[in-house]
Amino acid sequence: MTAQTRVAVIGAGSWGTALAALLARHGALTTLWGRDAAAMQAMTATRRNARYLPDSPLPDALSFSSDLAASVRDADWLLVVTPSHAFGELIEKIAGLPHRLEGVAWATKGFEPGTGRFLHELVEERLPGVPGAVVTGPSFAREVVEGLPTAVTVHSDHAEFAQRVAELLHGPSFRAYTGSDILGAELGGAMKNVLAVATGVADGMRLGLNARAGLITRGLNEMLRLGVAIGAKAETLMGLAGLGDLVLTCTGDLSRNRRLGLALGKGVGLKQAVAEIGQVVESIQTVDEVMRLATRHAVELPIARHVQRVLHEEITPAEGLRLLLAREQKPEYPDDFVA
Ligand SMILES: NC(=O)C1=CN([C@@H]2O[C@H](COP(=O)(O)OP(=O)(O)OC[C@H]3O[C@@H](n4cnc5c(N)ncnc54)[C@H](OP(=O)(O)O)[C@@H]3O)[C@@H](O)[C@H]2O)C=CC1
Ligand SMILES: O=C(CO)COP(=O)(O)O
Repeated sequence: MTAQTRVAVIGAGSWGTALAALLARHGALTTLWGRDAAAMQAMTATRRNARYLPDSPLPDALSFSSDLAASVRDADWLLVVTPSHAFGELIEKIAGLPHRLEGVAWATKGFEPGTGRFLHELVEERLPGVPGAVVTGPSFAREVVEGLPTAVTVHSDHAEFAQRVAELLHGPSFRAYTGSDILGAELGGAMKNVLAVATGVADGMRLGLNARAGLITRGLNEMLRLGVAIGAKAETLMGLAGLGDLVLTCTGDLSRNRRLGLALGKGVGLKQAVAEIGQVVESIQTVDEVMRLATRHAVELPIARHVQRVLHEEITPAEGLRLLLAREQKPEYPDDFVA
């Protein structure tokens, strides 16, 4: 009999908890690590995450810990699921701990705030020689923890590690595909959050279904143009990591980024909207890094740019919309676009 795989899920918010429950149900010896010792003790006692997923009982096989060193020391591989702003700091801490890691996967969506570096670059730099993989795709935590059917994709430069991660995630109601385009997979997951704000704003302003479909499609166009410019594969962005997650987040009211847009479109202030959501809203940080990347590669992203101006409170959502609609007529794709 082969030994059970030991996985530590780092980050005990909604997505980390849902993925840890899934891995435990699939037979991995799983520990969910969170920074709040009292919350982790309460989870051990009640087998619920009262703050982030209060309605979902967690499997008996799942362990909880606030001891990062022990969680890392005992794991075969890690799945990091913190918000992007905490990702670099955690990888740094993990790199300083004794470990025997076969790899580090992450399900965080975004970039390093302030530098715009991709998360795989941080892992490569701080954990050299340790294979990395990103887990991404259209997947609301609440639906996953309820066992509703979901499909994601795992991208890595190390095919064996991607396969290992995907096999453990894969199960009766959770399909995990694999791929080798880590750049495209990370870009798609980060950009869809920004584009979901735009669609949310339009829906909050009751602009109709045509506007929603137009924004999703032109948003995909922005993803593809930036993706191709940075060397990502177009098919990654046409798959679960791009189009799939874009459609989910732009249309599903469980999305916090869409809900931010909805609130702004209804005239609620940014601060109040974020406070009412009460969970991470990645677009707020990600939008500046997307625009930084776009500027570096001389790619124009009108929707993302207007979301940035709205999130910086330079213009109102109504002005953003007026400016987008006032743009000149042009071809759907630039003449020199090659996907
Ligand atoms: N929720 C979802 O459906 C999905 C989320 N994702 C991505 O997963 C990532 C995490 O999101 P999600 O779980 O939803 O976020 P939540 O807002 O639900 O939870 C955030 C978690 O991160 C913890 N945290 C914050 N800062 C730190 C830190 N410095 N060190 C350690 N832990 C920290 C919080 O701890 P505390 O409670 O103590 O503040 C909390 O447990 C994001 O990048 C998101 O885009 C991807 C797919 C689906
Ligand atoms: O990434 C997600 C679904 O795939 C979750 O989206 P939000 O962060 O907008 O809630």
